[in-house]
Amino acid sequence: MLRIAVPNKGSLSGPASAMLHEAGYQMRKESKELVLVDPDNEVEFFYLRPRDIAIYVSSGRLDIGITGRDLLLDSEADAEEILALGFARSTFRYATKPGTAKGVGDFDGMTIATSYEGIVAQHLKDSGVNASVVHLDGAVETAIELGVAHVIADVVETGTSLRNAGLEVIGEPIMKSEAVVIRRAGADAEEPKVQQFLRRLQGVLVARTYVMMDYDCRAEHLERAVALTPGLESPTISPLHNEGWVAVRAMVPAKEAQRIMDDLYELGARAILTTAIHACRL
Ligand SMILES: Nc1ncnc2c1ncn2[C@@H]1O[C@H](COP(=O)(O)OP(=O)(O)OP(=O)(O)O)[C@@H](O)[C@H]1O
Ligand SMILES: O=P(O)(O)OC[C@H]1O[C@H](OP(=O)(O)OP(=O)(O)O)[C@H](O)[C@@H]1O
Ligand SMILES: [Mg+2]
Repeated sequence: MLRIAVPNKGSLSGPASAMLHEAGYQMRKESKELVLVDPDNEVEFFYLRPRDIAIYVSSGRLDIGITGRDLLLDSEADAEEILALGFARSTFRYATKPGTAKGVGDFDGMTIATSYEGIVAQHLKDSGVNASVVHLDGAVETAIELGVAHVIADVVETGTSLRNAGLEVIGEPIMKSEAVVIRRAGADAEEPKVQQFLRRLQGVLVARTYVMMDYDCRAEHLERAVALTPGLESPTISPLHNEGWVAVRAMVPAKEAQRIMDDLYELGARAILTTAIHACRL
């Protein structure tokens, strides 16, 4: 059985379970369940704190896990990212009250509050800055107002939390994060069960980002139409009963579907349809 760590709480938990469910795996019914065996798919899910997942995976007791790229880096665990999952996207940034500092170079002698001490300590070291780091579990934005720190380093998604605390970002993002699948560093990359799990998740990612497009067009416009819808490999072309017309079928990025439909229509294509892809293996 493949042993998989899944986040049990926080921003990663809901979307991770939703993606696994879409990939055909059983998910727990109760938020108190700690372990779930899915015998049909030969996997065992362990619901763990997101911050602990890299540690379990690096120990080799669990084969793979879903966590945040920032949490993986912060843990300094001997684990590596093998697939980015596109949710829980955020940046990790410094912020202060306006007028405190212009750049990271001004942090010398200051105190920085964060829940991600590993990332911050490494970044300060790389930047040649001598500042002290204080660990807080959450609500880090309040640390400056309450006099615990001069600067914070925290996850930023929309920037609302920073704005509400009257803080402004300093410097470039320290890193960009999203949910990722991890495994122990140097583990067997070809392990068939792991490969099958990754293919299932990749299938969900593709199904979420692509739609299937079908349309009819005159044969003389085919080359220009195919340039608009090249598909992943190459589009399927079938003859129509009406001579001089062909039917075309290709996957297109969902975000571009409406623009492509407009361009195809301009070209004289008709009966242009898009349909959702529910699952796929590329
Ligand atoms: N507002 C957010 N938007 C997107 N991703 C976020 C957000 N807050 C945290 N994350 C991501 O979630 C992961 C942290 O998960 P964790 O469960 O430890 O914290 P959390 O989601 O803030 O939950 P909580 O603070 O309620 O425990 C990190 O990868 C982080 O980048
Ligand atoms: O840029 P935003 O869209 O405001 O999102 C970022 C905020 O979201 C998370 O906080 P969370 O709500 O998880 O609380 P926490 O600080 O206690 O972790 C994160 O720690 C930031 O505070
Ligand atoms: Mg949080």
